[in-house]
Amino acid sequence: MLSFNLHYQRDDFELSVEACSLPLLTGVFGPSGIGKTSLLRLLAGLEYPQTGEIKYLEQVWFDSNSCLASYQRPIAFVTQGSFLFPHLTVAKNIKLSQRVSASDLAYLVESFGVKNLLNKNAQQLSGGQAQRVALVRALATKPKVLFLDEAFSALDRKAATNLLKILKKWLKQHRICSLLISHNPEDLVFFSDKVLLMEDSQTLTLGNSLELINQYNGKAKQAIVLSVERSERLADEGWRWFKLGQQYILAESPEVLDEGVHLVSISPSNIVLSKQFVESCSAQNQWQAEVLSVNSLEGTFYVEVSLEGVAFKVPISPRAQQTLALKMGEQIFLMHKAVKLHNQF
Ligand SMILES: Nc1ncnc2c1ncn2[C@@H]1O[C@H](COP(=O)(O)OP(=O)(O)OP(=O)(O)O)[C@@H](O)[C@H]1O
Repeated sequence: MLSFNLHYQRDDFELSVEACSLPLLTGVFGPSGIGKTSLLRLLAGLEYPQTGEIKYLEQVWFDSNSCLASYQRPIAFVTQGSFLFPHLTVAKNIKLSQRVSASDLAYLVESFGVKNLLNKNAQQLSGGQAQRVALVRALATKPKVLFLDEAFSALDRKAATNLLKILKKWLKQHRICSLLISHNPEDLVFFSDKVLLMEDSQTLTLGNSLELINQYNGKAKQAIVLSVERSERLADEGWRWFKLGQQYILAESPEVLDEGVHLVSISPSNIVLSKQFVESCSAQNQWQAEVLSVNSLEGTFYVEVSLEGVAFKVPISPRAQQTLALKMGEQIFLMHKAVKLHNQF
């Protein structure tokens, strides 16, 4: 597929990537300003590295002797802004670069919800509609590599989830190698075979999506994504017990569940710690976890716990730590209100 190594410097921004070979679908994740867009632009030929090599299968796009211009690479690039021709209709915008068959185009137009927009001028579209059209236009060019830079940012969650499902199916069917930049962990976990985590512009790690995102979010004290399975345990209407390893998670859930992956996210700052299981308590979720470490920083104690192998830090007050006196290796209960089943993919 797509493989590369590169070194790039622009003013005080520097990006170095050692040999990296991407799977079919890769998520790109990392803090703002770290260089995610820059990396995609370099791979797309919109900017050039000072040194390195970029190859798609056996085709060299860039090395010390040669460089294919962006338009010579079999790529499409979809960004937050749709960059449609404003005075042309949606149909003309799409047809200008159409390389797929008429039946494939009809399928794309229908499944991406663009059919009723075809006769509108692009400038009449909402942000979300324009993003749908931009995606269809990109796929209609029959790219071999697709770059997606926050390409769903103007769509509401439900629409973005639906579109991602349809898109993933298309990309897999047509073997289109794709890189998706997103700040939404659930989208990345669903979409990607692997995630490229950019912690800083010199440290890029390619690995298991769920593990890398949680590893990063666990350190950054952000929401943790958990992949859960259905269980037979009975719950009240509108709720459902899922299984995480050996333990149960109660989540708000629709009556009918799709097949596939079910993801929930929990927020470490919403977790209450207890040394015992609490019988009379409104928090329905009480999970057993192990304390990995306890550290204090700027007046807050961070208790690093491992819940079914997923590590993250729970912040507690100095007074709470005084009461609990938590130590490494101890077993503890994490109490959390029922969670929401965010995405059904
Ligand atoms: N056109 C430009 N000219 C000069 N510097 C730029 C340009 N675009 C981005 N930068 C700088 O390059 C660095 C990397 O930016 P980049 O947009 O690649 O980050 P990012 O990880 O995609 O960020 P975000 O998640 O906020 O979109 C930043 O320091 C940014 O300020």
